[in-house]
Amino acid sequence: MKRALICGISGQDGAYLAKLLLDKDYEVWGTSRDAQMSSFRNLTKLGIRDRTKLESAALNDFRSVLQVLKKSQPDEIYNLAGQSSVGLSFEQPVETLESIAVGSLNLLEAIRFMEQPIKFYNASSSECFGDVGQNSASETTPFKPRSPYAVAKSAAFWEVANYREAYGIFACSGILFNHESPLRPERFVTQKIVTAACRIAAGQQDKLNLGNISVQRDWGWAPEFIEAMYAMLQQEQPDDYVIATGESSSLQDFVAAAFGAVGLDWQKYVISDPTLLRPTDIAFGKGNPKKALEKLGWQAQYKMRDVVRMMVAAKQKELSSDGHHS
Ligand SMILES: Nc1nc2c(ncn2[C@@H]2O[C@H](COP(=O)(O)OP(=O)(O)O[C@H]3O[C@H](CO)[C@@H](O)[C@H](O)[C@@H]3O)[C@@H](O)[C@H]2O)c(=O)[nH]1
Repeated sequence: MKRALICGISGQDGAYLAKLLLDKDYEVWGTSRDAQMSSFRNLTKLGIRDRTKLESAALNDFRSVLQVLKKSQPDEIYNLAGQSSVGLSFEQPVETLESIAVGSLNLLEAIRFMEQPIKFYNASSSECFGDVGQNSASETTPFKPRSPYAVAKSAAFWEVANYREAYGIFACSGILFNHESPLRPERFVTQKIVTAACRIAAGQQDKLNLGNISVQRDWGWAPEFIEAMYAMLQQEQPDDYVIATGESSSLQDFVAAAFGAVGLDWQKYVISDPTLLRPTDIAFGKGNPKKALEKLGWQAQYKMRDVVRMMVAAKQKELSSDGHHS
């Protein structure tokens, strides 16, 4: 039986990845900063909490990292831990840099101390590209990070590449574009919009405040993006891959689709709120997933409108079952 360690198992991607690996008969270990305090709601929602082995680990603390590796003895490590909000990274730049860049470095160093070879997946981000005009970004597009989060993710990307070349570690970075699901917290704009649209339709909310809705993003479906992470570690050679749908839509189109799905005209409810603007933002995001298709056989099946439809359906179900309970 293969053993996998998922750092950051309590987040959206960690939970879906745990499910995928359990379905493939892996023994799944997961870390969270404080496993005693974390509710692991996402694992509970997917019905897999009892099937995972959960440990505390602070990735910025080398001792903690080495300890969890020694205990879990993994064949594969997936590093999905760290501060994940671009917006919050402007408020907490040091915590963001430490949890992402120092966290990945400690994992890579700890892998060198282990006797058995360990394959390593690192969650990189399309944020590293910064603004690319109207072009789609591929693995050869230079990084021009525009937020503390993107700076940290860029550092971690180069750590992975360096440890792969310098020490022959099987280490890969997945440069993922936005990927959404019902497990997304409302801190991220898609869930904020979907929740607001459903609540307004149910008479539980009046308005929705948003920042810049002219931004364009390449939005995909998280459960299928996770499959690409797994596929990267099953290749003969370690490498880095862009994972995206290859299509870009404006946030305004996302808003219109979400409100349209519940029979509302978004223009009556959305308020433009300058306090929600970021000091620097990315105007346009689109990935070129050609290499992933050619090498991994991976291709996104779901596009922005599918994502909206599935997130709205999940939220409506949740709100109506909340109503039945009260
Ligand atoms: N969160 C948020 N974003 C808003 C809002 N109004 C407008 N936006 C805009 O909506 C866009 C998307 O914001 P987020 O959903 O917070 O995601 P992100 O910054 O694109 O980052 C996500 O995707 C990256 C790429 O996969 C990930 O690396 C990152 O962790 C995160 O998941 C940004 O341009 C943001 O300025 C708002 O009220 N809230």
